[in-house]
Amino acid sequence: MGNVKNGRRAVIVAGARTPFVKAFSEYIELDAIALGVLATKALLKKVDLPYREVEGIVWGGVILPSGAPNVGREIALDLRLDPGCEAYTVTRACASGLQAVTSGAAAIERGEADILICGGADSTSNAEVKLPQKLVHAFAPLALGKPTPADYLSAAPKLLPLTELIPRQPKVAERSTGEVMGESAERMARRNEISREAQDAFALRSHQRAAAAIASGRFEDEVFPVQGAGGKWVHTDTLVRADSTLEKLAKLRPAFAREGTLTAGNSSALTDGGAAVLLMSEEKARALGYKPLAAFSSWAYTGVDPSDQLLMGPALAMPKALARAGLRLADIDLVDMHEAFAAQVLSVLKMLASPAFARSRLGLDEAVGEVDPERLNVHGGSIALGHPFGATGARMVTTMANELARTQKKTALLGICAAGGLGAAAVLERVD
Ligand SMILES: CC(=O)SCCNC(=O)CCNC(=O)[C@H](O)C(C)(C)COP(=O)(O)OP(=O)(O)OC[C@H]1O[C@@H](n2cnc3c(N)ncnc32)[C@H](O)[C@@H]1OP(=O)(O)O
Repeated sequence: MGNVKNGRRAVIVAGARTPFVKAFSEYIELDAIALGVLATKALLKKVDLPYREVEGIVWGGVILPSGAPNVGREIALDLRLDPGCEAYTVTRACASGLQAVTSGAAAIERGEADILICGGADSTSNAEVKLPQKLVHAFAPLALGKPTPADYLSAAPKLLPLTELIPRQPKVAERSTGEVMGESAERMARRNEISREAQDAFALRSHQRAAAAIASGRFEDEVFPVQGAGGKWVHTDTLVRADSTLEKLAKLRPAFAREGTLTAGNSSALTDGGAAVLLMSEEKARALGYKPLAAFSSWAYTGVDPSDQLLMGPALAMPKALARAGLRLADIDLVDMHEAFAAQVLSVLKMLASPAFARSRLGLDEAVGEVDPERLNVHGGSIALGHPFGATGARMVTTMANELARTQKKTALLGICAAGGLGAAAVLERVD
């Protein structure tokens, strides 16, 4: 059963995260490290694991702080875990959180560790504003050497015209094409004929399901309060709109193209938050008296041409993960797909159901299959909950592992699109 290597299986013991909030709001004073600390602390408290037991941290992030890019190690140090707790930080754009968890699982299967914390965090609110290279080139030699006043005078002319020295506004844009993610998703909507109405209906459903999950107390086991700006406690995800309606969504203006169909309502918002997952070798978990929730049957990563359909990666990665697990889509009980944009999820679903796509892109004789809407994103997704880039994968693993345990279902398939044209997927199976 599952990924058993060297007689070892990595199991998901528990997950915990901060509530997710809109960027530049409650968490303005909490950077990615602080958010990671809060998620990890909540996790260790929830499972009552002594800090000295944690052997390592594998962390994911996208907007890494330049002064301390190994966020995982900073979390270990800030929390005063054992100094021997090793840590590294990975980045795979929006799939960084899943990358961290699957890297941790692989390390446990290889026998490198028995207890790891894996997850991710991002703070768009604390993204660093980049100085123009012209300014850096003019001043760096002065700052690094022993400059005389004459050196400063000779640097001054290099700084003209002054208009070129204005710091660049950070953009969620694809480096190789220059296209903003929303523009790429807008092109996908046109090419795959995804209507505005279909996008809004999908977004509404995401909010309704997330709101229902919160109202039912379903997230109380995985979302833990955080003290934000001004000492105000945040208890739950603040982007979820229980009162959203199709009429309200239909009135929103296009966000990325004048005649476009993507809006603030059917796109994920820029978000701050952190999420952590506790992985153990199955033997260790049972020896310590923990009841594992789930394990990975497989995972897969792939890429597509960013100038073609940037966010189509999951349409290739999900079938790859299914094949590696020896399963078909029809065998899967729950599907959880990261919702960067409704247009992107609906495009991926359309390709999974397309025999032509299966033949031309997957080398399969028949379509992967239709995803049953009742099995898809059962507690909402990134449109409603928000998308702190590095945290999303760990959020999805936690929610699906808990859902498998709660419902006694067997399998869950995860899919994440990511910048660079990357696609990520994993199959989880319940562990009894
Ligand atoms: C691989 C990947 O994940 S790629 C994805 C990476 N992420 C991104 O690219 C981020 C994409 N999102 C964005 O850039 C931004 O969220 C945008 C541009 C879409 C919108 O940003 P903003 O304009 O700041 O959104 P804001 O939250 O203010 O919403 C705009 C309006 O829509 C309204 N609105 C938003 N959602 C809803 C909703 N569900 N129902 C009703 N109204 C809504 C807001 O109330 C607001 O109304 P107001 O202007 O009257 O106050």
